[in-house]
Amino acid sequence: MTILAKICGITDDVSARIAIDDSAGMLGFISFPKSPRHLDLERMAQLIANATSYTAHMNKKTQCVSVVVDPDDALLETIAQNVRPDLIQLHGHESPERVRHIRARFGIPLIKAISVESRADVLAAAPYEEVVEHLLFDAKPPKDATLPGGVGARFDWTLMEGYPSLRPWLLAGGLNPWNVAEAVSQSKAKMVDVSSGVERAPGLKDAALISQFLKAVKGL
Ligand SMILES: O=C(O)c1ccccc1NCC(=O)[C@H](O)[C@H](O)COP(=O)(O)O
Repeated sequence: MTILAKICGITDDVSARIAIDDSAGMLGFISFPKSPRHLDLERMAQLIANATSYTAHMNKKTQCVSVVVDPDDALLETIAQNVRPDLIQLHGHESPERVRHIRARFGIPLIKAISVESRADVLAAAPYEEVVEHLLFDAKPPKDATLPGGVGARFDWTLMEGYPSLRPWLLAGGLNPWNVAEAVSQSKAKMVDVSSGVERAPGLKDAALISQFLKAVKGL
């Protein structure tokens, strides 16, 4: 079975290249000032341009994702015009109507993150199904967390069992090279996302861990 892996929270060209070399399906670039992985849009545009040309040069298929939290239209306009990602990930409290508006106005394929603690949270994702390219099921962050994602928290993967999705979805939250096989086996995910599990400190990606994660996924 081919499982697609997204390496999220990329902040430098070297990590992007390593992930592309090892056939990551997607790279995520964060715009959220409180995050140790935050990039201003100029830097994000540069990293995405570099990753996109390296992907083409290496004849790979890695897609670039801009990750934003409750963005207004002005921010999305700048991303659409200047950053030009393949997809935009909405990682806040965007309603289905807001997501529909964003898809219609900007025409960029979307990933909508869903915070999961219970089976009810999983099933509540249904209204987004028709307007997004992918859903990303992530653990609900702890109450005292300052970030909505990238905190290494995981949820009960069996909550995803038999989820009746129209489209391939991503499993996220607390994944790492050592638990990704079990996570896929329990959740039946066909796409996985990792951030802090391939870092040596918050915001500092570790080349060896990125390779290890992608090799673990390739072996499934
Ligand atoms: O990673 C961040 O700093 C972040 C900040 C604001 C919104 C989203 C963020 N991350 C989104 C992701 O897709 C992460 O990869 C996902 O939450 C999983 O993170 P982790 O549990 O660290 O693997």
